[in-house]
Amino acid sequence: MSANRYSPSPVQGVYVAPISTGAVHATVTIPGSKSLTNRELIIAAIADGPGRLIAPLHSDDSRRMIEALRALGVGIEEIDGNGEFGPDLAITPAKLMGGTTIDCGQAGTVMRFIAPLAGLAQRDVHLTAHETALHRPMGGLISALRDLGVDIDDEGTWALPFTVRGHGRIRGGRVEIDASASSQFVSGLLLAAPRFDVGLHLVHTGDHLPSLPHIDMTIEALSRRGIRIERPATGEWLVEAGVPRAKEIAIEPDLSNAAPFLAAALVTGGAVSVPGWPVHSTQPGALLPEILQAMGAHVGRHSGTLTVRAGAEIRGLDMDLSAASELTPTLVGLAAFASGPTTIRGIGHIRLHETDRIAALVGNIRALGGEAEELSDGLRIIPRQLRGGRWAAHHDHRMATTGALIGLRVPGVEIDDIGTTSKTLPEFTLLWERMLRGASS
Ligand SMILES: O=C(O)C1=C[C@@H](OP(=O)(O)O)[C@@H](O)[C@H](O)C1
Ligand SMILES: C=C(OP(=O)(O)O)C(=O)O
Repeated sequence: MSANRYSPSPVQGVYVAPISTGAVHATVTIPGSKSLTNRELIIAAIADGPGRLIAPLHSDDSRRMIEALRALGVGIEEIDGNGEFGPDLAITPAKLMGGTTIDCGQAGTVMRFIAPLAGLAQRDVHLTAHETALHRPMGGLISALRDLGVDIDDEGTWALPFTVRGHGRIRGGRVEIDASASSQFVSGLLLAAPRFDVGLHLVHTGDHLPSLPHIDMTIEALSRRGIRIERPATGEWLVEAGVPRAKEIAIEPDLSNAAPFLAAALVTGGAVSVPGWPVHSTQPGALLPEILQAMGAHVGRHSGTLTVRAGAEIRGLDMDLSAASELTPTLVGLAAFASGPTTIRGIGHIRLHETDRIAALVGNIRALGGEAEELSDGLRIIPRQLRGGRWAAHHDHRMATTGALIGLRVPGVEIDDIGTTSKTLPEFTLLWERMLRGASS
């Protein structure tokens, strides 16, 4: 096995976004998907034997998941692999013991996927998070877990930090949930449901359900390990009790993290290729080729590599992005250079992502002299000539990468905290500057 060349040294602090000296022509290899890695870790932890993840993501969010599962008693070892960005992982399931505290950091997947699993532990599990993430919604999930008989002590806050008083089992059965705040409430329950005594019959009662591709991702990940899941109606899922099959799973590149790099082709008038682009994927980033084409790009695929080439202009968008709200920051970065206005709707819940992304994006665009406004469930960007200035990351990796994207064309964009990219892409500045070296004037 080749030695892993994995040694990220994420740049911290203020980052003056490098200007592109010309059209970027580059091929960028993207590390593994955060959403897939953290799902497969959870399922491997409750499988019928040892499993392996090939080319998983190594970032803050995946590290938090690994630490959480180890704290519950699961064996997770790094093993030599061929991945460019870090070792493979060997996972050995074990009885979930508990009697521990888990810090979820800023990882929504850890907050929402570990809480149900903690209900299966033998003893108490105290869940907390980074101080900048304690605002993230948990109430709908806490309510559903209580209805399933899980004892949760949140001191009446319906929020982190709280303690799950595990008793080694969860009966399961029918439960209603309002998952309007986050699809991860649904995914977290579905992921643990096979280990509920009688499985789960989950019914969503809220007025909208974001990020449907992520729920499809959860269902696909469980189904391919032999777990039967039915969808009797929209917003309703039936999970049969069972033990997921242990497997060796190769993790796809993170298609949403590819977004700023592909967008760089449009902003600089060049072309960027990403190898290993899956033919089929439940990742919301799989919508990027269609979206970027709608914005004027030319998109092609050849032997698994996706290539995005700039068109004559960047066209404005008017779209409902509820299925792929995590793409919003990158698309706003593109919209700033479009030939016409962009409206993005159906994303009101991202006000409770790592930060209030709608307010943060509007505030940052205005700070650079641009025109942007908040809508009740989204935002609108009217392209204007931008000037350099401070771009606030707000502890949000996708805010930071969007500042870098805008900085390709606008001199003097200073991102105040580039280190927040380590949440899902600690190699961001390394990969970004390597891409720019391919710029040809
Ligand atoms: O299940 C997942 O892996 C995710 C689901 C989505 O959460 P929301 O439905 O809360 O937006 C998405 O935004 C997040 O980046 C990752
Ligand atoms: C919202 C995000 O992450 P999470 O909810 O998994 O913390 C994201 O990656 O954009």
